[in-house]
Amino acid sequence: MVVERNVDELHEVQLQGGSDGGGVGRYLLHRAKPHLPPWLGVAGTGLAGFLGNARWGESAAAGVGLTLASVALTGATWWAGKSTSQQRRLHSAITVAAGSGWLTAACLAGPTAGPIGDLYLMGGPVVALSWNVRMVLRRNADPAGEGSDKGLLAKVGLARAQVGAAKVEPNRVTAPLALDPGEQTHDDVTKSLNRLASALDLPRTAVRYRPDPGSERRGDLVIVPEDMLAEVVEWEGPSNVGGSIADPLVIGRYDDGAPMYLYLPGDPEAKRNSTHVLLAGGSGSGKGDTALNLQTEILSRTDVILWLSDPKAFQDFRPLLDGIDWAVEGGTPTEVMVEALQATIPARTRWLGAHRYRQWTPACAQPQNDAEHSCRTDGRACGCEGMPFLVAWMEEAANTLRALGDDAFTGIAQEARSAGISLIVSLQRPSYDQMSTSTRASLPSVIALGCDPRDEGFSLPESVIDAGAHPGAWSNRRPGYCYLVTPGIDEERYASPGRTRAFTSRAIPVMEQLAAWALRYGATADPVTAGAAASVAGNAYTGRTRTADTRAEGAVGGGRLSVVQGEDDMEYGSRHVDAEDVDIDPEADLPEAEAGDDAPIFGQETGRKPSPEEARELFARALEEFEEEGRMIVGPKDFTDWCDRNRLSRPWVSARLKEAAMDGRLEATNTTGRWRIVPVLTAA
Ligand SMILES: Nc1ncnc2c1ncn2[C@@H]1O[C@H](COP(=O)(O)OP(=O)(O)OP(=O)(O)O)[C@@H](O)[C@H]1O
Repeated sequence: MVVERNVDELHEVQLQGGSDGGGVGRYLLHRAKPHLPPWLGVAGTGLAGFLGNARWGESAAAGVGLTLASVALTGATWWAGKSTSQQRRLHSAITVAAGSGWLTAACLAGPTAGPIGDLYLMGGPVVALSWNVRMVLRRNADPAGEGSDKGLLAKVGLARAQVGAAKVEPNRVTAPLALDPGEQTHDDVTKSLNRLASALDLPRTAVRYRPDPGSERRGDLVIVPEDMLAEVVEWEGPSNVGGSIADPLVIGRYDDGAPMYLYLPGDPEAKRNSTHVLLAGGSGSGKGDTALNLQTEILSRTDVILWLSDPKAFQDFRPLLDGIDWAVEGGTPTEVMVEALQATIPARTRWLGAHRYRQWTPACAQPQNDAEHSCRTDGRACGCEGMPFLVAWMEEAANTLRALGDDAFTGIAQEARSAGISLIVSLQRPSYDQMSTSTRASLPSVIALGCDPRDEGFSLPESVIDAGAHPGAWSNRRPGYCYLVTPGIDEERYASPGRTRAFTSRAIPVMEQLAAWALRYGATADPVTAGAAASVAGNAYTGRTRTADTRAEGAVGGGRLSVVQGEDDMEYGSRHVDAEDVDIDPEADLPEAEAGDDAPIFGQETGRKPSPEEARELFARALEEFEEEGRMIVGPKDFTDWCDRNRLSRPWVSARLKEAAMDGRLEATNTTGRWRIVPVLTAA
């Protein structure tokens, strides 16, 4: 077996070899021993000069032979040095040329003839010493083991950077890097990370850089050679059933096996801000499963309610619907939810203020039996019902956000944080044409899944990309791989990839069980939140506050879109989440489809044009019908069929809508031509 030794080991072996014994002389000999060979070479050459001269001094043929041998030896040395450094090759060749040249001259003319003796006395020691110097430098030039890394760094354009002692853990090497002062910066390192990965024959995401925030020329190079995430890990259940939403939510694992934590409500003591989350990933990047990881975590906590808007008709989330407080599809129902959300923000903030909470904490969700958090003026505990945290989830939110407008969204996002609300927004294509810069900036946390390389800059902050994060390298080839940037997590983790857990068909019954569990043991909306939501959404929300009985009933009715409401046994889900989007399909026969078996809606065909008074009455009734339906946002398009039936024109309806807004029956929304019905039927 060939044992490779590094320079230090060789030196030590040379030092030890056959020199055991005591005394100063011996010690000196011991230290000098590694440096003797060049001197022995010089002495040997001198001796060979004497002997050679005695034998070939008179021979012309020997002169030719010796000269040729000397040239051949020098050439051979040059050739043999091909694989060593340029410097070493030259040094060897010069040494051999000088030695063999002198030997030839000494053999032919005599070692003491003319200048030959002097050349020997001067040149010999110089050559021997030059090799000694070389040896000393080779041992001492790079005390921190930089030598071996120098070539690599030079290759990737970081020559003169120095690598300190590396920390080696299983599957992770962390090496402190000191850049060339005044010449190199963090930028030079981040730009060379892909070349470094190439030099090391590793994927681009395996090499990262952690700049030292306190210095422009120091940082850590982190190399994770083996992709520990390649193995698919299936979801087996939530991490902490019955815990609080303030406890960490586990959405997957990092490449060193550590859990990926995400916190939604903040905790000032832990130096964590309350946060909103962008879930960004291209098609097939595993966004659906990632959402399930997070939603199952949320639903397994007892002090939070979840509102979900999903234009994809709950394709991914159906098994969880029973546990979700309010779930709506896209179009009008989503518009209603967003309006309701806007109404809950000031109401919840007021409640928190009145109970002397500076921000939402788990204690807010409990009955308010602490005099310190009383809304009474007499200093006694108020006993108010607690207020659970609220997560408002907007799936495939690009359209919703566009309709809402930047200012509105930014406002909601800003205020929601202090109202105990987290927004989670998922985007199919994380890019600027889907979401504006200011909206993007309102979402401080991001779960960045694989995406188009051009969209990386949208998903992740520049500093994280510079540190080596590249979701674009995964695209849709590594589903579930993600970077997580969020407050409360060590920033060093931001550029470390993780992977969420996969949801297979085996997960469905567990999700259904979880939904049933959440229905029974999870939080329900508090009166403040429910009241504010109902004040906007009317029937679309009212009554969803569940009683113990209906919770249990809902629990056995798994698979339904929503809970059974009280005694009239009315299924809300099938009504207010209808997949109707009047914006898209004005031809849809809304009223009749919605009415089911029940009697006429919006008046019947009269066969004649109604009188102006009749028309106004019909219009008022139509608004009532909409309100009963829970279709709380309307525009002229919603009246298309109604106009046909009643022989009234769309412009006439537009005028009535404006009138109704002046009367306070409607309120303008952020979208032109869309009006929100102010509930009167349920307000009592
Ligand atoms: N964490 C994961 N580990 C392993 N496989 C996963 C993981 N997440 C998702 N997958 C698989 O990747 C594929 C795509 O996932 P998914 O449908 O969730 O992507 P998506 O981003 O929601 O796509 P789309 O937006 O097109 O619906 C699925 O077959 C899914 O099972």
